[in-house]
Amino acid sequence: MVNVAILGFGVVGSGVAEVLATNGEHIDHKVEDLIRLKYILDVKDFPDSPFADKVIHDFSIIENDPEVNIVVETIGGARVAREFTERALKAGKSVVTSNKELVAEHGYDLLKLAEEHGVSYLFEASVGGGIPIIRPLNQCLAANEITEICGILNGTTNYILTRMIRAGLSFAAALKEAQENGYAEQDPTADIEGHDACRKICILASLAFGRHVYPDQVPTQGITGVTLADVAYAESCGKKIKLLGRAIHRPDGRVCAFVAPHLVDLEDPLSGVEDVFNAITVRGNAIGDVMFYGRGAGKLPTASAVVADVIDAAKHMKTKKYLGWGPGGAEVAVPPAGVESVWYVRANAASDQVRAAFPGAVFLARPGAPEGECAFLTGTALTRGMLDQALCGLDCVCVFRVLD
Ligand SMILES: NC(=O)C1=CN([C@@H]2O[C@H](COP(=O)(O)OP(=O)(O)OC[C@H]3O[C@@H](n4cnc5c(N)ncnc54)[C@H](OP(=O)(O)O)[C@@H]3O)[C@@H](O)[C@H]2O)C=CC1
Ligand SMILES: N[C@@H](CC=O)C(=O)O
Repeated sequence: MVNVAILGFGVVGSGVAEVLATNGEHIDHKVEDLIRLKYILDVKDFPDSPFADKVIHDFSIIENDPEVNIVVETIGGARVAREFTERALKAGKSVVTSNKELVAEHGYDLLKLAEEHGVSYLFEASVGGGIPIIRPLNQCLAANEITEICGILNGTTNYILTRMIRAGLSFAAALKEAQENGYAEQDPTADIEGHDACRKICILASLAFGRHVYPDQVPTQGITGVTLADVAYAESCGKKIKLLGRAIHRPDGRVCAFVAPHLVDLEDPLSGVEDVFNAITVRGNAIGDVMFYGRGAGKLPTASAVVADVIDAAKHMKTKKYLGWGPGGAEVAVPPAGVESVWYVRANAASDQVRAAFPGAVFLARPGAPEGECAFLTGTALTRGMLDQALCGLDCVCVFRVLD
């Protein structure tokens, strides 16, 4: 018998309980053992839940129960979740989590701690919700030198952008829907300002390139600066605006990772990724480009990935498969200053002024554009420094990279 305790009975935690109950027979068959949910730790009681009898409030009951083999951490955040994770690992229990903040901030230390205590620390659900990406990156693509990862990594912002474009919803109304669907973080600032996507690209970069990349090493811009005017200009040139997380492995071994809205060509499969769906493209030197696609957030899709890790941990109680990467450091990551792109620019400027600064500019039009508004693509690929130099003297409102 394998006993499981869930920490945090919110969107994901309750989904994990539901999947374990609904698919119990199938899961037991896979593991060739009985997986049983023994405890649910939360700050609240859930008297109307079918799992009400499992709810406790004291973590030390789980910590000190030798029958608990696997702890599922779905509390979120990097404080109490970190404390409980460390205590569980030290008590010889494997930990499975969907908590990308914790993995992005402390993954290296927690993976080391797990190894020291002969247990697993697994986090498939921390990136891409229900999409299998951590295990494929670590195992199926292991033969490759990974050169670049690029993806739509946040379901909430992709949902917001889709609803704004397709249904003409306001930003606030679209965000409210995302929250009601259980997609958003407790503090949705993490979604809309790009921090959530930043944490996810850190995890992918650490795993793919072998050294811990920390969120504060990744310049991050969210979607609050994206307006319907930009959406219309993008559409006019056959593109869509998507929030992308990118990580590039440079020839000198350093990692250049960043998060920002991009204009993506309609021919690029990333442009067709709508609603809560995420997609991640990985470029390897043997496989070329491979793309992972699916629901990036939500109760059951995320629980699907968490329970897959529970099954993996249960199947490897005796023979551990360690997952990990090397320590971080200032030398690991560099900002994207040297990455050249064509840029989309919206400015309050006359077209002559723009033409003088950007001789190859491709001008864009949208219905109802106010007098004096000018939007264009730079035509040639420039670094951010070169762009800023050329923009000097222009009243620039916003700039986004165009994905090449
Ligand atoms: N929602 C999603 O689609 C996805 C979420 N994730 C990640 O999964 C994690 C959980 O997310 P989600 O389920 O949405 O979050 P929720 O806020 O829905 O669930 C967290 C639960 O933990 C409870 N909790 C808070 N503090 C404690 C504590 N000290 N002890 C016990 N329980 C506590 C919360 O109670 P209270 O509400 O009273 O604070 C709440 O019931 C996060 O790290 C999130 O980033 C990952 C992928 C997708
Ligand atoms: N808030 C996150 C949840 C999943 O990771 C998102 O919207 O992607």
